[in-house]
Amino acid sequence: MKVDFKNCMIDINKDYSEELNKFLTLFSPIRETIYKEEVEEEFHDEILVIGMGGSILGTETIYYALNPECKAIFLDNTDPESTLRKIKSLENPKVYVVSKSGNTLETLINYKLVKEKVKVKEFIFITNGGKLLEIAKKNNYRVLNIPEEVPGRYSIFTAVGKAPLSAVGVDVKRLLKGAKALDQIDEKHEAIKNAIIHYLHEREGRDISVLFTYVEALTYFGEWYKQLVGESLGKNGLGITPLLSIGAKDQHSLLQLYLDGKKDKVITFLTVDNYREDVEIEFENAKKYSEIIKAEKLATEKALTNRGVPNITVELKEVCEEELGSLLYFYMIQVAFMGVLYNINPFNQPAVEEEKRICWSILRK
Ligand SMILES: O=P(O)(O)OC[C@H]1O[C@](O)(CO)[C@@H](O)[C@@H]1O
Repeated sequence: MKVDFKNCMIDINKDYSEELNKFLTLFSPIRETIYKEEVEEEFHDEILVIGMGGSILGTETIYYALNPECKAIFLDNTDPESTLRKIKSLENPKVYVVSKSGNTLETLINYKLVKEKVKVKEFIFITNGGKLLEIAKKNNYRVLNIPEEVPGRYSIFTAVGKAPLSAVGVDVKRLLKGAKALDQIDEKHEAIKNAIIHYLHEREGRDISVLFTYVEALTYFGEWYKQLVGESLGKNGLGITPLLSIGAKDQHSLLQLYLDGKKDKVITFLTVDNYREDVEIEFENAKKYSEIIKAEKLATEKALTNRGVPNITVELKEVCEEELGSLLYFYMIQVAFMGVLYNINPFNQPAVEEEKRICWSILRK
C-alpha cells in the first residue's frame, strides 16, 4: 500500500509526540488482535452472517472485495423485502451470529427469523454476553468471544472477522500479515500523518472526508469507513463527515460539487496498481482497458488540485488479503489517533443508545 500526500495542501509543523504516546496506550488492545492467529474455521460452501455495524461491516468489506467462490449472505438490516429475499436463497448454511453486547435488536430478531424459517447446519455465536449468550447456552451452540477491550468497529482481526472469513476460504493469516506490515507506529507513520492532515483541515472548515474509490470492489469498504469515522469521532459537536464516491461513475455526478461547490472537503482516492481483471483494447493512447480508469482518476486528481481541493491517494498493489489487512488497519490507526487529537473517546458511541432505548420502549408498549 502506498500513500501519496503531494496534494494534501496542509503543513504539519507541530510536535505530536505527547498525543502519540497517549494513542499507543489506548490502541494497544487493538494492536494485540493482529498478533493472534488462532481462530480458523472449517470451510463451508454456504454461510450466513447475522450482525450489525462493527460486528459485520468488516467481514462484508473483505468478502465483497475478494469475492471468493463460496457463498456468504449477510443480514444486517430489518427491511422485510431484502431480508426475506436473502433467506429464501439459503439451503443449509452455517450461521454466524455476531454481537459483542449480545443485545442488539436487529441481530436478535434476525437470529429468531433464521432459526424459525431456515434449515441451518450449525449456529456459531460470536458474543460476550446479553440475551444471545443466554440463547447459545440454552441451545448448546458453539460460542467464540471478542476481547472485551476491543470495540466492535475495531474488531475485524478478532473472531468477529476471522471466523466467518476463514469459513469462506479467505486466508486470514495473509490479512493479519498486511496489518502487521503497518505496525511500526511512530510520528512518521502515514496513518498518523493522514490523521493530522484531516484534523487540521477540519479545524479550517474542511470537515467532509470523501472516499473516492476507483476500485468498485472496495465499495463496501466505504460502509465500514462510514461507521468507523461516524461512531468514533462524532462527539461533543466534533468530527468529520464521511462520504463515499465511486469513480469513474461519480465524475458524472458528485464531481461538479467537489470541484465547484463549497470548499469543505478533503478527498481520498482509493486506487490499485493492478486490476485483477483486464483486457487489451486500443483506444486513443490506451492499450489496455484499465488505462482508461487510471487516466480518469489522474484527470480528476489534477482538476481538483487546480481548484485547490486537497486530495490524497491511497494505492493498493491489488485487491488481495495483505493489502486489505493493511488498508483496514491503516484507517483504524488514523481514526483512533484523530480521537486523541480531538480529546474524545474514539471507542464508544454513547449517543446511539438513545435511539435504542426509544425503540425498545415502542416495541414493548
Ligand atoms: O456487536 P453489537 O453489540 O451487536 O453492536 C453492533 C453495533 O452497534 C453499535 O453499538 C451501534 O449501535 C456499534 O458500535 C456496534 O458495532
